[in-house]
Amino acid sequence: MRASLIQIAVNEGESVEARRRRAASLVRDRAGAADLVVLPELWTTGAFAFEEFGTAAEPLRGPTYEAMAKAASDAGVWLHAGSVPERDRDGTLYNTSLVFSPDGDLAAAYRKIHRFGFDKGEAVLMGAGRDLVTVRLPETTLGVATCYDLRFPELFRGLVDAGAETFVVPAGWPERRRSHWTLLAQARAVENQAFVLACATAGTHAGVPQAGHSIVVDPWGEVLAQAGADEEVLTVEFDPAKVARTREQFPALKDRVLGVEVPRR
Ligand SMILES: NC(=O)CCC(=O)C(=O)O
Repeated sequence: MRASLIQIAVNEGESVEARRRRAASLVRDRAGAADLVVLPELWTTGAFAFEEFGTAAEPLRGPTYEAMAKAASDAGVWLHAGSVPERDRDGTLYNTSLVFSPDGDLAAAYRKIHRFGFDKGEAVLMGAGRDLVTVRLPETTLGVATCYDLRFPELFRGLVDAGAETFVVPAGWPERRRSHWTLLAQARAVENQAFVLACATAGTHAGVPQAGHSIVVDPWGEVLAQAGADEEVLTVEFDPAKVARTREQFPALKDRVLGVEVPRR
């Protein structure tokens, strides 16, 4: 199976509309070159452009949905279109990922569960998702998570219990914590014996230089490919059957002890 991670640059000076057109064209370029294409988190605005979330927010089936559905069907690829600021009917904002089938149909929408920012930014501006999301592809089952979610192993274990074999993680991760990014992507792969396809933004927006360094890790924790800091399309071939082989040859997941009592202090 071939996957392309489109590490698009989010820089000020390019409008949301222009970047949307550019992203659609980059997806179309993957026709015949990839089975699965991935875009990063909040690439229309940038994950740290908090003041733009409200103005750029879209209904689920808004302009980004329309452009990405068409790009997926034009290219004939599974498309994880990264996430958009979604405005719900009641006005609540969510950081919502969209996954399309090669026919351009919506296969899944995932509202980010762990919001970043502590007492500001996304954490106060957006609502929290509540549902785990997996997507069955012919070759593998995707488990969907977004950026800061990477720090919460219990979410990934829940996705494994729901059948996930390949985690897809769009992100807008700052350069300042790049070492965490690589380490956490490898940790989630090793502990769950799953592939991790983690696609980040490049560029600088809202004064926050982005890490780039999108990464693909195999179920043994080996880095199959990693991008540099700038805009880049990272394409990798991987064997989804390696998940079952790894889980059989080194069956650590079977040794889980559930319901361990934690003594109260
Ligand atoms: N957009 C995000 O979720 C940023 C997460 C982050 O910077 C971190 O976990 O560190």
